Amino acid sequence: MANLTATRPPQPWTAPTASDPITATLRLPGSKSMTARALVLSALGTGPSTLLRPLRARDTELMAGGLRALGVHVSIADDERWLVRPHPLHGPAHVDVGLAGTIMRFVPPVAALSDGPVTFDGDPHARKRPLGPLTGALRSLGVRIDSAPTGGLPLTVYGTGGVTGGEVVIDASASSQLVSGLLLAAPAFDRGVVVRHVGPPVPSAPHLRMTVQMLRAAGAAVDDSEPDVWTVEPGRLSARSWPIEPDLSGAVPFFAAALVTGGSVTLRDWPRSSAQPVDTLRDLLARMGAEVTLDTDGLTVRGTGTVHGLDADLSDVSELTPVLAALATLADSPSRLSGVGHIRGHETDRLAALATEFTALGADVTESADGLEIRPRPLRGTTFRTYDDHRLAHAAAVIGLAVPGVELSDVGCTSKTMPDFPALWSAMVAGGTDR
Ligand SMILES: O=C(O)C1=C[C@@H](OP(=O)(O)O)[C@@H](O)[C@H](O)C1
Ligand SMILES: C=C(OP(=O)(O)O)C(=O)O
Repeated sequence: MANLTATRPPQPWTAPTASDPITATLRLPGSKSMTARALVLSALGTGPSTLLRPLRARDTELMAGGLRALGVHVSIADDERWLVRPHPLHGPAHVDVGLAGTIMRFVPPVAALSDGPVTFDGDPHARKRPLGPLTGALRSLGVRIDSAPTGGLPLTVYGTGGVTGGEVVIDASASSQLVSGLLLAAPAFDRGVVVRHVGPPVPSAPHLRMTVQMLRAAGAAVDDSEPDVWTVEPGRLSARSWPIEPDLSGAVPFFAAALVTGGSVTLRDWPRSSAQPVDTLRDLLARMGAEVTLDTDGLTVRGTGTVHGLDADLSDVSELTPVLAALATLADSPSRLSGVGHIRGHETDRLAALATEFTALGADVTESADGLEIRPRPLRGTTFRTYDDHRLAHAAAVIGLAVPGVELSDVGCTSKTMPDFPALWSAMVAGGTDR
């Protein structure tokens, strides 16, 4: 069961070292991003919907809890099948966002449709994550919101039973989720919404495509044909069953294990056509020395044991930065990862945290405004602080495969998206997974 409190004690963990090439076939949990969207779209649907093989983790349990607080019936008792029964949205209510960007950006627009005040707060660091552009956009659509001076948490959305909607301008350069949140609730706005982004590029384009794709799958009329403009018509969202794909981002540290050890890792149940950026990942891993294949067994990554450095703009797949950067510390040439300045606003300032922790291990790292330059050096095991960031923990685990004595300050933070990470990882390294 995922940890639902912000006050859980740290769980120190020594990353296991691999003495042999890792060969594993894994079944991994569902996509966090798809689970979050399916929950929100189902909550706004015309009847009961189901999520098949959703992700059970802190972020998605808190999402379910937030929607439940608004009156939606959400049953998550069955791991394979969550049930969502829409119900008129009501306040007063309180939503604990934890440290989840998806909750703090997707639920306030839903709360604006409720009939009373809805308060939002989360972990201490959640208050530092960018939210002002979303609260500003909602305010300009006529929603009354009290917030911190930054426009962020803690905040109160005063629902009045409906949102007029219409045109809104937003600078979403800090997070694609600022746009996704507006779009997901927009079919329920009286006039729908036209969101126009103005500012530096919006990161994570594949996540915006996933939002549009899932809205359309629920019957919404969405126009994204003009760059940086999204139009969602008002309309009813159909009830449906949502098959949730395995989480590609959560799979990346496991794939990285194949590269580091010269082994082979297969992710089972990978769909033929995916809402996640699998082609981009294939290309990046291939450039780092992997062979990636998709067949009836699943998605397989094979390594040679030699990892190549990477020069890449990661803005489309920014959440992969920590693990790709970890691979870069073990590579045979320098790497330059760019286009990810906004990940300073993720679970922690990821660029600063990665630079600090990799340097402590002995790597030669330069942090720039929008990325990292990494020149591999012989590494030594030491404490690796994880900053409550699941993907920092993944990065440390990857390095630990090759470097004995990498001691994570807390592996419990992986409960955000994969509560079983330490057990799955240790079993994979020990060779105890389904082969
Ligand atoms: O919409 C989503 O599900 C996500 C969008 C991305 O956010 P950013 O655009 O803030 O990077 C991604 O990094 C995050 O992990 C999940
Ligand atoms: C950035 C991430 O999460 P969030 O959805 O909280 O923004 C992430 O999972 O890497």
